Amino acid sequence: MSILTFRNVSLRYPPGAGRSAAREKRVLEGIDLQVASDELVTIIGRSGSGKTSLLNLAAGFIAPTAGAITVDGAPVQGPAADRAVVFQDDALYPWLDARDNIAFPLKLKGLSIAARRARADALLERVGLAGAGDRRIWELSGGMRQRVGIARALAAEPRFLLLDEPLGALDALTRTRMQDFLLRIKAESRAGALLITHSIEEALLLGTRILVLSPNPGRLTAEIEAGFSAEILAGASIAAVKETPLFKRMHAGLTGLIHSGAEEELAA
Ligand SMILES: Nc1ncnc2c1ncn2[C@@H]1O[C@H](COP(=O)(O)OP(=O)(O)OP(=O)(O)O)[C@@H](O)[C@H]1O
Repeated sequence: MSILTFRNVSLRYPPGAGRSAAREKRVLEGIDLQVASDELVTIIGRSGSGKTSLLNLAAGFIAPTAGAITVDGAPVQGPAADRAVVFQDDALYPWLDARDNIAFPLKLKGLSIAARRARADALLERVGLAGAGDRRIWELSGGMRQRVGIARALAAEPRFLLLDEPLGALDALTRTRMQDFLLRIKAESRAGALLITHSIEEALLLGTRILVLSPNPGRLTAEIEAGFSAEILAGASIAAVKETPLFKRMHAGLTGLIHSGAEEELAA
């Protein structure tokens, strides 16, 4: 069992960086968070609340201004193979075919060409793309590309999957299929997962825990446990789960939590 921990983490962007150039930007404040490898934790928050910044900290792309981020007690000091990131735009290498995209991280691990190809083929099969290994990225649909991205993330057998709106660019039908897929592949991989999303529905469907990030500065203001992902893994359809009174009640409750304070902010 691995644990990713944020302890009292704050993040400020210095003046001159990004959009608000004149003043220092307080983005995240006092974030305490733990993700264990048997969990899929979703973080939901309004636009600009700091979700991507939080994920970038977990990935080690940026460092916190204060506080500590650790994996099994060891400080995160930059990107590493124990934490794989999947972005909304799949960020695949267009000059490589699907198989070589998946095999790419294995090259860094020093595996032979034959071993890399064998592992990539096994992963292609696992994500339902057996036979598509020779296809170029532009020959794949959006959902297929995201599967390749997820397979590539899994290739190095990370301890944590960090998912930044990975399904955000997909049409509704494909998104539902991919939600189901993501749950299953996460359960099989035994990696912990941190998923950020704008979608309240997706946060509830996929998360074993849902954390609400409130903006200015970003703080975790609510935590909810949900069992819908276990129902889906046990065979319930996503459409059926969404129709249950409990799902609807929790959806309404979460909507209230996320939007409380938004009116005051607009008026201010
Ligand atoms: N490199 C940067 N320099 C300065 N400010 C930044 C930088 N990156 C993000 N910000 C600011 O930090 C705040 C949080 O941004 P972030 O992208 O983490 O939020 P988000 O919740 O992921 O937003 P969205 O849902 O719109 O993607 C925003 O006000 C943004 O303008």
